[in-house]
Amino acid sequence: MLHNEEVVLALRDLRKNYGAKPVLQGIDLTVTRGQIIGYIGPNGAGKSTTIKLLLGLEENYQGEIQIFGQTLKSGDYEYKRKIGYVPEIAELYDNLTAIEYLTFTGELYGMDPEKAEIKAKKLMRAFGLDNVFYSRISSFSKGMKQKVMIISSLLHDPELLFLDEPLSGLDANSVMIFKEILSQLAASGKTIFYSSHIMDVVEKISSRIILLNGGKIVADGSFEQLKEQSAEGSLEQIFNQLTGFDEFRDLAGEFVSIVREV
Ligand SMILES: Nc1ncnc2c1ncn2[C@@H]1O[C@H](COP(=O)(O)OP(=O)(O)OP(=O)(O)O)[C@@H](O)[C@H]1O
Repeated sequence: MLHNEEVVLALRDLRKNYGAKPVLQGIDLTVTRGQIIGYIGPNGAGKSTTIKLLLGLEENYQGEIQIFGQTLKSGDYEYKRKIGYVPEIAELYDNLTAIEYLTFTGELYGMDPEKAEIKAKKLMRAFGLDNVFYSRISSFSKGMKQKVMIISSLLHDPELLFLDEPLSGLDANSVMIFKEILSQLAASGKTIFYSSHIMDVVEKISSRIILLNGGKIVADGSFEQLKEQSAEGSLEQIFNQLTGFDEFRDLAGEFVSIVREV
């Protein structure tokens, strides 16, 4: 399909330091329309930092970021109307009702409030939240809050979606629905940047997997391509091999023996 060739995101030698500490050490990446990128790596690898730079939430970087063909400049907000984001840690306005919150975020993305409310209700209904339109978010379970976050990221029909550990708290049925939503969105030409530690889900949904380690890309390809390059079978095993991690039993044993000390 033609739309697969359209470049949505391009990073050129992206570097970011926090103080003296290099966190991103030269990321080169071109993402085309309709791809689901599984962006994975150990804790502290730089995944959230990358996403924050792309969203303009962090500045002072070296290199170049292009989104929708435009080089990102500070103070540039227009491109954000075409972006949806589910952050790793949800900071919802707990005192608002779900509908108040969703209408408010819809308005921030430039939607008419009435249209935002009607659409939010439809999406809540479709996600099993029909009875809590007017309940305060503070009364919601973790999974219900996560569903509200997912709806708020999609309400304005974004072209590019950033998901940072989006499944947290979702039950097994909701995970199945959400995985299907992602593949249908990608099939309709949306681009998805998916960061998670749940390897079996990443393995199944991603059209391309990018493994970051110590601020550098150490693997880039479809799951089948990564499997060909590796002696290992599952993405979890490939991850452990490429990040040089083979001592989980020893570490667990040490941990348990310390726990059992009196
Ligand atoms: N605001 C900050 N100030 C200083 N250091 C930071 C800041 N944000 C992130 N870091 C450091 O940058 C490194 C990368 O962090 P980042 O959150 O991008 O990792 P991650 O790959 O998303 O990890 P995780 O899987 O744990 O979410 C870490 O060493 C972290 O301590």
